[in-house]
Amino acid sequence: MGGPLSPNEKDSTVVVVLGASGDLAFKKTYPALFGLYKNSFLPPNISIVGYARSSIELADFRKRVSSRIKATDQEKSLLEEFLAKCTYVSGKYDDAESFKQLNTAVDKIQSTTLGRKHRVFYMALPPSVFIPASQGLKQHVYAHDGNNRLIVEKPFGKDSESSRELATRLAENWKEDEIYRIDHYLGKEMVKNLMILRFANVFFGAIWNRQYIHNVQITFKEPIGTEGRGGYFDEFGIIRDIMQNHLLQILTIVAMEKPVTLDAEDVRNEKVKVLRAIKPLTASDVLLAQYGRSKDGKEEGYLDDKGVPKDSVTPTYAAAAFYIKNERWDGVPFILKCGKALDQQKTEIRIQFQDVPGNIYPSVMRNELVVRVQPEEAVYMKFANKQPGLSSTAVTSELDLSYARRYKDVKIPDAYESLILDVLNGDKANFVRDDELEAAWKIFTPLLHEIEGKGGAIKPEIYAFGQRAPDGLDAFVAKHGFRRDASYAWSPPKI
Ligand SMILES: NC(=O)C1=CN([C@@H]2O[C@H](COP(=O)(O)OP(=O)(O)OC[C@H]3O[C@@H](n4cnc5c(N)ncnc54)[C@H](OP(=O)(O)O)[C@@H]3O)[C@@H](O)[C@H]2O)C=CC1
Ligand SMILES: O=C1O[C@H](COP(=O)(O)O)[C@@H](O)[C@H](O)[C@H]1O
Repeated sequence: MGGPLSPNEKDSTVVVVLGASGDLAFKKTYPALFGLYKNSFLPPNISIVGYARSSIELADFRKRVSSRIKATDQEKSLLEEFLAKCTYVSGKYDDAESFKQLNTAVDKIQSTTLGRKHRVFYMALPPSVFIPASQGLKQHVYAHDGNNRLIVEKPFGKDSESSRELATRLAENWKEDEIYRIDHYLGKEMVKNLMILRFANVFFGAIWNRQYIHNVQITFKEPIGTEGRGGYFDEFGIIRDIMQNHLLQILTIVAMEKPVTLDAEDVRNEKVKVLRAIKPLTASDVLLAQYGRSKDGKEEGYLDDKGVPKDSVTPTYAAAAFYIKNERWDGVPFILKCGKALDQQKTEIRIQFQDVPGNIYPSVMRNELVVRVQPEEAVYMKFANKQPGLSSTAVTSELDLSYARRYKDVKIPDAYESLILDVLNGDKANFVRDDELEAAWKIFTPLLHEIEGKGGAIKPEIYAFGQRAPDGLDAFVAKHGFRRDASYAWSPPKI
């Protein structure tokens, strides 16, 4: 059921965090819940129950939770209040008795509730246990006098077949409107800003098509390697880890038609249409690479990670060109690029416009609109301007909406805060629907099978840890028509 969970002061809500001993729970889930708590965004009568196999004393568990939360001196008492609402139950993910014990603990918390008893289950778990855990929850912990919401973390399968299998098994127990598939990039401020930029500005609306836009680049860069997550990563690779979900989701919002309303189903209907219009990728559409040691030898290469087989050909970098076969975008390349162990952290969307017809100022480059997702959130537009002074040369300059300067006192919420709030409010617009997933996997599955094909697979190019990009990238983007202006670089304001 949609809508806020606790419209009634007498209702209670329990959030159960499964995998509460894990990396995501400590790094993101609990800090996000505290962020909502301290700003009074959690519903009244809220409790949070951590659940995992590890046996952890409650005091130790609370210590671990608080160690990852940044609280100012003024927030210390709120943090204590929050921790008092956090409890922990130890149990297995495939065992009825364990889930019955979890249910007993949750029932006890909600035993004095006068209104309805809602439950939110956050599966911060490895995918291998998604299915048994979702079954156990439905059979033994489901609320019968209140709403239930199940939050599922990526990866949602490894290809079309495994994703369909996961969807079918989840659907045996959970209704689609109870399932919230998280892609945390949909909770990022600048990704949430995209629809407003596009649909609430008349000038962007008018030029948002193949007549004016030459190409779109969506880039994700990380300066860190797999850092002990090599075992997980090697099974998935960068295409499944970042491109098939985070970057493709951004692409759909950049490319979709205006939804009839902001209702979740209207928004997601438009996103699915874009995905269905993209032709499946082939090996000639992609550049694959894997990081080796840094040039100074200080940083280890991917194959040095303990969890990674010494002969792994799993890509840690990928660039791919997508073409959307519809009236608005026919012929416009959408180039998605993502990689680990690069020179910096950066996620951005770069829309490069067409050349000026009959241009009389050959020195200027194409206009670009850049949405800097992170860090240093900004929207800036590269455009031609007269060089101030006696010269009449046209030079590239920018109109710059840097958030650090324009919105000085605003704290940008973490993506998980924003998405957990959406779950509590029953707003599914920023969550992945089952048919979106199906259409997304259709685009990638043939390529992924080819990459991982028997007898050799596709060998990635090697780049040094800390490099700007693999050597082949500039030629790859140039082949798809992107023109780089090496003479110009935007830099965030120094505040
Ligand atoms: N970490 C991150 O930054 C991100 C993670 N995710 C996704 O979130 C989910 C959780 O991630 P993360 O917290 O890193 O995962 P972890 O590997 O830390 O696992 C979470 C918990 O699950 C239990 N667990 C681990 N391995 C197994 C296993 N083989 N069988 C049963 N239980 C196991 C452990 O708890 P115990 O043994 O105590 O039961 C562990 O503490 C995953 O689906 C991941 O893809 C998504 C985005 C980012
Ligand atoms: O989903 C994932 O995202 C993180 C990057 O997230 P960000 O919010 O820090 O940009 C990435 O490191 C991880 O490999 C991936 O699984």
